[in-house]
Amino acid sequence: MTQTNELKQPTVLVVDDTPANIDVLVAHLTQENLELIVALSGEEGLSLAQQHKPDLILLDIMMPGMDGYEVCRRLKQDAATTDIPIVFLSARDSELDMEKGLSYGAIDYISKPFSIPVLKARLRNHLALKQKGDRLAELAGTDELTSLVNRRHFNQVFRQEWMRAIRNQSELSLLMIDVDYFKAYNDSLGHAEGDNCLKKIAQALLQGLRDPADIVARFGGEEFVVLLPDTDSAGAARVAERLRTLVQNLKLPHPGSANGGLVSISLGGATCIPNHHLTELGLLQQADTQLYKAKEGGRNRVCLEMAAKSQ
Ligand SMILES: Nc1nc2c(ncn2[C@@H]2O[C@H](COP(=O)(O)OP(=O)(O)OP(=O)(O)O)[C@@H](O)[C@H]2O)c(=O)[nH]1
Repeated sequence: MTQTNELKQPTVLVVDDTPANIDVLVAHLTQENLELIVALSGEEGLSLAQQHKPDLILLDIMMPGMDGYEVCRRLKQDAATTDIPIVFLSARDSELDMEKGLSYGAIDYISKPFSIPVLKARLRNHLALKQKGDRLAELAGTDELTSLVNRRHFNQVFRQEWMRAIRNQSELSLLMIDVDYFKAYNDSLGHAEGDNCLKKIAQALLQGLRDPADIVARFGGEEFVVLLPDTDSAGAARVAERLRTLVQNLKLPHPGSANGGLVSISLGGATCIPNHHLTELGLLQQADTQLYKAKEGGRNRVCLEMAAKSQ
């Protein structure tokens, strides 16, 4: 999930096997502050949609090879493209055709010949709705205090990465992180300072991850979780130590801490090659057990376990 409030130029994919139709649309839509991509067949349209994830697709129906209905059906079946609004643009104008197009999941059906101003107005409305939907989805997966992804979003990514690791038989590492003596921090400096401290720790953790596939989430309260796909236990140990050091180096004064008067974190980690006998919850529990050991061992430290590879 991208965490940005920037409004980017919407991308519209036009799919039509008649170059003259595409020329007309491009000529009129270039003034609309859109990024336009064009495809001359259903197959090409499908592939460009999967690659670019446009904000809207203008889709012809009658095309040789894969027709518009099939392109629509496939895009709606794929979780990665299902939310892209599709507008059919077709010479077929019977009630049955329109009903069929909309029942495939298209947001709108415009029959040719069409009015350019009306087409533009409809596109603007659909794009505005798409933008709102994107923003809502982003907010639903974001932790309000730290702006990290929240537990809900983390669980979705964890599921996907778990399944991917089963397919590829690759190693997956998980780190559970807990702020040390945080109750004492709140008690001595106040809850607002506690919130500030969590924000700073969140930024430090984010900074400490270098691989774009790595993800850090607020797990709840003063607990964070890091998922490291394609990472063995040695790699996880390096990342964990880097994160611990980054937080230590924030040098946030902590009157109630036994660790040199500074805010620190404890980390527990576990690694496995997922299979159908292991569970995500199992890996979380392994990491949590290690976190408990890190706390017991004096805090401000990392404890890791190599989980069972297979049964
Ligand atoms: N300011 C603030 N405090 C929070 C938030 N979420 C959880 N906390 C506090 O975090 C503290 C966690 O305390 P404990 O679970 O007792 O653990 P601890 O004091 O950190 O001690 P150890 O984990 O054993 O080092 C509690 O006082 C919670 O109120 C939050 O969003 N903001």
